[in-house]
Amino acid sequence: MTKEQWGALQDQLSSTIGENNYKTWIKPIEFSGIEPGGVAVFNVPTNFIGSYVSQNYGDLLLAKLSMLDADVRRLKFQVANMDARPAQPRPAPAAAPTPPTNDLLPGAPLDARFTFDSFVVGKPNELAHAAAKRVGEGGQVTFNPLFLYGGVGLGKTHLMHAIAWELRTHRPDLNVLYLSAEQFMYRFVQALRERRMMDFKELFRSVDVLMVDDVQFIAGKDSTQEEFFHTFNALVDQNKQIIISADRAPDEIKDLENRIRSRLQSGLVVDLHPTDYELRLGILQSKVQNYREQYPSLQLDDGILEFLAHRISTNVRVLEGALTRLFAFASLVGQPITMELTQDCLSDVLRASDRKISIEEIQRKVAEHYHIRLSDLIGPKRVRNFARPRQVAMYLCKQLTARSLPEIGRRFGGRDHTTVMHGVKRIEELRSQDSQIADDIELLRRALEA
Ligand SMILES: Nc1ncnc2c1ncn2[C@@H]1O[C@H](COP(=O)(O)OP(=O)(O)OP(=O)(O)O)[C@@H](O)[C@H]1O
Repeated sequence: MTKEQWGALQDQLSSTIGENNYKTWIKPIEFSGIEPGGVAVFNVPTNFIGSYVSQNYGDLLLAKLSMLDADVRRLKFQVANMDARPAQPRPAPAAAPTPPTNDLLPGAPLDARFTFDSFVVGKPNELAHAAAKRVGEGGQVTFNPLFLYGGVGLGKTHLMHAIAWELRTHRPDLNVLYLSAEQFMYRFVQALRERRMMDFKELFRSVDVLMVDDVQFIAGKDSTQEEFFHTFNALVDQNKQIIISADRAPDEIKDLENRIRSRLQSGLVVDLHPTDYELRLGILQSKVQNYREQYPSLQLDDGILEFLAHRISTNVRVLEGALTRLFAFASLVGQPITMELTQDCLSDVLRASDRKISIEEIQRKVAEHYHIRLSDLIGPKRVRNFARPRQVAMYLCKQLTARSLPEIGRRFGGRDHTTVMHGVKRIEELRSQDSQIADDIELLRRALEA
């Protein structure tokens, strides 16, 4: 890739990510050259900018670069005195041709960060991880295909890339092809359009390991499914490993031909479960370790990671994004990461991932916990056995929902808002005096937020 091409790419990036982001993050970096192994090297003025660009725009850059130069597989950001440093020439063979845009590109680039080393294993993903590890060894094909599925951002792509990296290291003799189902379709359509179906078939039938990400994409696309089916069969017949990912199990993908569905089910089907608190905390801790190397002086208060693991339970991508933003912000403003800074900086993320807990849910859980009937919890009786749990429930409604005091009062048998206020105050006092009440509340809060 030439400097001119990088210039043109910068213009494109500016319109994709917006003028401001472009000026802050992309403009200061400089394309240096391409190292052996397809590593595109960029000079960056500071480590911070390098890691921010890598985290936030790495995928985009890699995708754009690999369209210009199919050899590019990874990015490297190095701190350099940018005024003094001459651009590194591309090593021999110097004139590696830039493929014309209509060339059938082989696979999609792999993300250098998605390795087994950086994948945190916990209960929800241990099976998927073990299966991926086994395939990554490149031994005898025992289950074919390996079908990985799970919700958004739970690590399917990460595991697939990790398998590919592992195979590249241990079995460089194998021809490994990774791409998304969408890319499979585009390549198929392109081959049809250019009357190059023979090339297409040859390309896909000559691989040793085929990985297709997000296969649900081909549902309802008849001719792509047909071609995928033939590719699949040809490879399985030759005992070549296939790895597939999807956002749901094969029998839940609508508009998928039955013969494909049963093919997909014929190997090992494993799912990545939604993350639990421990896994989220583990992922945050491992990310922080990387940040610590870059920003040794940045102070992180106790309890922040626990808070984030507790509050952001949507998916790992959101969790990672939150942490990146927090570190970026703290180092830009040169302040320690305190709880206050965290809540300020991530207020939108925290609000969006708040699970909406309803008043009914709280009432039901509290009634269950104190072994009383829901009607007694809400009803008019003022005996202590009902009144205390009622106050606890009101307190939790105030803490865990955005409902106003009058609204809470209405939902507790039409009580006045001053009654609710009194109840909430009473529990606040009791929490510090009565450890039983404090424990009850903690237990209920956990159960409701789980
Ligand atoms: N167990 C884990 N350990 C470390 N990082 C993880 C883990 N699970 C997910 N991630 C990270 O979360 C992000 C999202 O993961 P990934 O892209 O693999 O999700 P996905 O399941 O393919 O999602 P999608 O359905 O959107 O394609 C990535 O940055 C990945 O590195």
